[in-house]
Amino acid sequence: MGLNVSLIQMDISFGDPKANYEHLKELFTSFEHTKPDVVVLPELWTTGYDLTRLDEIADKDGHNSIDFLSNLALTYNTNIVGGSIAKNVNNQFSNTLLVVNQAGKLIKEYSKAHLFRLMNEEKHLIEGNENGSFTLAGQKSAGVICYDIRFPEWIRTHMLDETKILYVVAEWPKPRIDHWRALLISRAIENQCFVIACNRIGSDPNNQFGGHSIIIGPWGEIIAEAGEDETILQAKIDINQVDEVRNTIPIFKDRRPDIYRL
Ligand SMILES: O=C(O)CCC(=O)C(=O)O
Repeated sequence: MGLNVSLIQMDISFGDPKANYEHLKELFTSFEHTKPDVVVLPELWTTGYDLTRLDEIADKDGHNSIDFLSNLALTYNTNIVGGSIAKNVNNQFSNTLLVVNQAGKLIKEYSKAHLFRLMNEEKHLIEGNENGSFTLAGQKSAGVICYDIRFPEWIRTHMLDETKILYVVAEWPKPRIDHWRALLISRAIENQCFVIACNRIGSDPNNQFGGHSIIIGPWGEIIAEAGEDETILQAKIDINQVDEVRNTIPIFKDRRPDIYRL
């Protein structure tokens, strides 16, 4: 089973949702010809990390972004792992991943479980307590956000029910891009799954972001990797490889949760 995935590694205007909607709309026009099965966006792509102005710029109940992504999904007949947005529910703000299917229906929302203190998230956002599991394009999948990948036990939690694809959406800073690559490759090898990870490029007043969006196979091999420019990273992945790897080294059968400490 082949799946065409496209990652939009984009720059993001700081605190300017209108500009970011326009920019993304423009980037999507490249899909008039390529017809991906799944398109993936980065973290907080509507606002960037403008956390001190969330009361003005966070999306009320996510309505604008959900409508926007739903229209894109219908126009381009594609599934969208819609990165994350700053969502405002009764003036409480979350960093929330949106997944919209080909029919334009919102099928999953996941709010970042691990807030990143180095970028003050815990001062402005509430953390999510639900998992990021969903089925998209017929595949058991999970979606997590940026710092979440530093918590292998959280990723493993998603993998225990035969999940085959891990989507990661991020605004990962350039100075730690080596961590980004190493962590993602490790999550792919230890869970024997595809890792499809979309980062942003560019900078905001506090950080420079590192790009290097990446598609990794269940054996840990890099299938495609972007550099530091704005780009759309594309690859066709063969989902059957997950079962092949899991049959070769059956780590899910060999686990010893009876002796592990959580
Ligand atoms: O863990 C890191 O080094 C980066 C995490 C991050 O930038 C985020 O969660 O937004």
